[in-house]
Amino acid sequence: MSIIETDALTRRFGDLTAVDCVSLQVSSREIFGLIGPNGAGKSTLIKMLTTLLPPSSGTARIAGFDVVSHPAQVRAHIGYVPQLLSADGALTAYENLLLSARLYLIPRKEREMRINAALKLMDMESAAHRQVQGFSGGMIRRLEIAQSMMHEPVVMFMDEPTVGLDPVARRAVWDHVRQIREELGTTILITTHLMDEADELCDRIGVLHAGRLQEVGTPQELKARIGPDATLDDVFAEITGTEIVSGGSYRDVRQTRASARAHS
Ligand SMILES: Nc1ncnc2c1ncn2[C@@H]1O[C@H](COP(=O)(O)OP(=O)(O)OP(=O)(O)O)[C@@H](O)[C@H]1O
Repeated sequence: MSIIETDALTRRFGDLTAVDCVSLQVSSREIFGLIGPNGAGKSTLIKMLTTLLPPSSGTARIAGFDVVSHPAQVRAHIGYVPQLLSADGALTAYENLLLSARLYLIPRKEREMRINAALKLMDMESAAHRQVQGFSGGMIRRLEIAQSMMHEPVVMFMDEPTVGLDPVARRAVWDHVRQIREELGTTILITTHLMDEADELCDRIGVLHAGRLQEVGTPQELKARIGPDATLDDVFAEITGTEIVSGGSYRDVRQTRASARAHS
């Protein structure tokens, strides 16, 4: 069953079509990665799926609920981990989770049980009563993921969940994302600029470029379409005309090639 389903979903800003006729199905329990260069339309797509921005045309349904006609039901079924830091550094992990439990209207008598379950799932029990400002980046990220799943959503949207983390902390986040899916059966949609993250963590990947969903497939399928030894970096370069340079940022292949020609 599709938990996320869009049909010709489109969003325009004046003359610019930021998301252009995107039709996508994401199944229950899938970890789906959305990749694409800066400005490809990833955030705009997520904003429409989380009811923060109305579509210009087309439809989107989350867990069967239309984002335009049933926004409250959609919100009750989703968790959102934003890119910007959202945990309060002056509070402890437990206090942050208590705030989220109140925000998600979890009944008072259930709160302690849910907080302890979230702390356990994210391996943070020993840090529960420490102030967040002393946490590492990876611990803060795990706490934020815990905060966004207090109400056991059927879908979680994570905007670049490991940005700024070192390789060890990133792997810890990946392990916990997988664990959420295993234990709660959650469907997870992440955006990422990291090809190894998309390759290792995601069951399927969608490549967005200039607002259009250019390709969708498993990492293996996407690589096989390019060639026998292709990497996901090659897939990205082929589809978007941008290549990834060390550090994870992009260089425009066309621009690089044009300047190489100019200097030859
Ligand atoms: N509120 C807005 N008003 C006008 N244009 C917008 C608005 N929001 C986004 N855009 C434009 O829509 C396009 C898609 O932007 P979006 O932020 O969705 O891309 P993105 O793939 O998330 O990029 P990034 O990887 O940098 O986060 C860009 O050209 C952007 O400038």
